[in-house]
Formats: sequence, C-alpha cells, structure tokens
Amino acid sequence: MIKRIAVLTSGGDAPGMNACIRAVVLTAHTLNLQVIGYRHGYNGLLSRECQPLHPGDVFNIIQRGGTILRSARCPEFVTEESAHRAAKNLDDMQIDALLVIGGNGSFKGMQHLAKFWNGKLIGMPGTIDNDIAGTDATIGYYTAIDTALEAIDKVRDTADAFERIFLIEVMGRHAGFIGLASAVGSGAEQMLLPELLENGQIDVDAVVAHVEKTRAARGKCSYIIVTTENLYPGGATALAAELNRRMKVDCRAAILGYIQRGGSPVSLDRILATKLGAYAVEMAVAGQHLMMAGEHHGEVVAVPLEETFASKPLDPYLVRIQRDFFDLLKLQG
Ligand SMILES: Nc1ncnc2c1ncn2[C@@H]1O[C@H](COP(=O)(O)OP(=O)(O)O)[C@@H](O)[C@H]1O
Ligand SMILES: O=P(O)(O)OC[C@H]1O[C@](O)(COP(=O)(O)O)[C@@H](O)[C@@H]1O
Repeated sequence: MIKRIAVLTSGGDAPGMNACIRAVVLTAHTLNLQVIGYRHGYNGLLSRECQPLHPGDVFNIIQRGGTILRSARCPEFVTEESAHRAAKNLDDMQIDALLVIGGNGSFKGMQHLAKFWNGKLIGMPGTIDNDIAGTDATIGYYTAIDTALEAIDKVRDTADAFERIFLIEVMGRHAGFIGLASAVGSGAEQMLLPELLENGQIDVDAVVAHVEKTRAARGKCSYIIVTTENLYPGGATALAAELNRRMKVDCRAAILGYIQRGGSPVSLDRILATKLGAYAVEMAVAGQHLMMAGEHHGEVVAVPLEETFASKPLDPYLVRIQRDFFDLLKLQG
C-alpha cells in the first residue's frame, strides 16, 4: 500500500507546473498520503535535495508560472550509477511512488530509473511543445500559444505600419504545434513547420515565391511568416537575411524565445494541470506503474509511458484550411 509519494519537475519548465504540483499535494492530502518534493529535476534525487509538501505549501501557486520545485536538466542521470543512487535515496526516504512532471526526456529518465528502483513511476506531460503522444495537450502548451499570439499581434501592428515582412520564430524544439497554432491564431501568411518540410529543409525559393505572389495580388502589405525554431542554420535571423538578399525587401526577424515559457498559466492549462495532477496520484494509489496521466477528448486517460514517445501528428484539418486561406491559386482569382 502506498503511504508516501514524491514529485519533481524536470526539463523545460511550463506554465501550469505549479498548478499540477498543487493538485498532487491536495489530492494526496485527501487520501492521507505524505508528499515529498524533490528540487531541480533529477538532480534533487541524486543530491537528496527535498522537502515535505503540505497543503499550506501550495496555497496561492495555481496562478504562478515557473515551478516552486525548480526545474533543471540533469545530463548525468543517463548513467547506471546515477539511477542506482537515485533508487537508494528514494528507498532511504521510504518513497513508494515518484510522480514526474516533464517532457519526453524526463519520461526517458523514468524508464531508466525503473530498471533500478521498485517503486511506482507516473508521468504528467509538462512542456510547452505539446510533443507528447497520448494526451491531446500538454501542460503549458495553451499558455505558450497565447503568449506567442500576443507578441505576434504586436509585431503585426508595426509590420502593417511599415508594410514589412516579418519572420517570427517560435519554440517547439522539433515539433510544430506552437507554430501551427500561432500561425492560425495570428493569421500569418506563411508557416514553416518541421512536419511540413519536404526533405527536412526549408525551400527558400518557395518561401520567396509565396511572398512575391501575395504582394503582387494584394499590393505592398505586411506579411508574417511563423517558423518553428531549429529549421534553418543560424535560425530566423539568418533566414531573414537570406530573404532580404533574394528579394531585396525589408524582412526582419523576431525571435520570441523564453517569454513563451513564462507567465501566468491560462485557464485551460490550470484546469488540465489540476486534473492530471490529481489523476496521477490516483493512478499511483491504484498500483499503476510506468504510465502517464493524460487527457483525451476531455476525459482523463492512463497511457503506457512507452506509447507517449510515438510521433504525434499536427491537426491535418487545421493545416489544410490555413494553407487554403493563403493559397496562391486562390489569391490569383
Ligand atoms: N535517456 C535518458 N535516460 C535517463 N535520463 C534521461 C534520458 N533522457 C533525458 N533524461 C533526463 O531527463 C531530463 C530532462 O530531459 P530533457 O529532454 O532535457 O527535457 P524534457 O523532459 O522537457 O523533454 C534530462 O536532463 C535527464 O536528466
Ligand atoms: O531551456 P533550454 O535548455 O534552452 O531549452 C530550450 C528548449 O526547451 C523548450 O522550451 C521546452 O522543451 P522541453 O519541455 O522538451 O524541455 C523547447 O521549446 C526549446 O527548444
């Protein structure tokens, strides 16, 4: 029977991680379980940096970005020695289940630890990138979209005033979810997303052709290209320079960067994080192991961790309509 659980946040922080920690602590309290919070991701397991968490510790954090437990990457956790040490430290603390809020890498870390530790391991998807299969959205994704949209709307104002072309780089690591959502939500004329590239490379000629055709049809006007990071050598700044060179136009780059990871979580992230935090505790109590708490069609779901690494497709309908809206043939009509 489970008496004591631990929780940690790992990898890129995401708005809603605090809401998730809160739900874990409050749910555990209702079930008479003790909660230990490990700090700085897997580093805390190695250095025994931990603290008891009581309901009073999570008061007034649901609306705060970041994570009260701090997050970190822990490259040394891939070694057997580290996982052994973590397992011993968890046993010394009499932890029965460890709940990890993080992304794909953190879930790999859980699988690694499971080889050396007998406790239960449950994951909760916490990343702005939404690149985890088995859950419709990850904690932090909705807030990141809203943050990107607020920024892109502002860039649109100045782009309109100067009739300029802007290339806006959003996060996502190697996934285009934030890129697609922010292109659709901002009415961006073009989107460059990893899932849509042929041969994995940006076709710069096609980008130029679309800009020129659009301007031929509409006249000189603002034009926004949303691009996911890591698609072009040198990033959006280098691509903007290349577009300037080819078109002899004023193309500027705006890299949204880390602002997408911060800020108060929007309602959808607070609610998702609360649901998944509570459900993860219930899963651990029910004896589940190496599973993720996710949400599908509004219902909580328990997903085998292994399935969360599958590739997760973009919404094909959203991709199609966004492309149709800016289709060159339709622009000619
Ligand atoms: N293959 C692995 N084996 C063990 N631990 C891993 C592995 N991959 C990642 N981790 C751990 O998970 C941490 C977070 O992973 P990372 O990919 O940086 O972020 P995220 O969890 O947000 O995807 C890493 O710093 C490391 O401690
Ligand atoms: O904080 P770092 O190490 O610069 O990482 C940046 C990466 O983290 C993210 O913001 C979030 O990714 P993870 O949640 O998978 O860690 C990515 O979008 C970005 O590529």
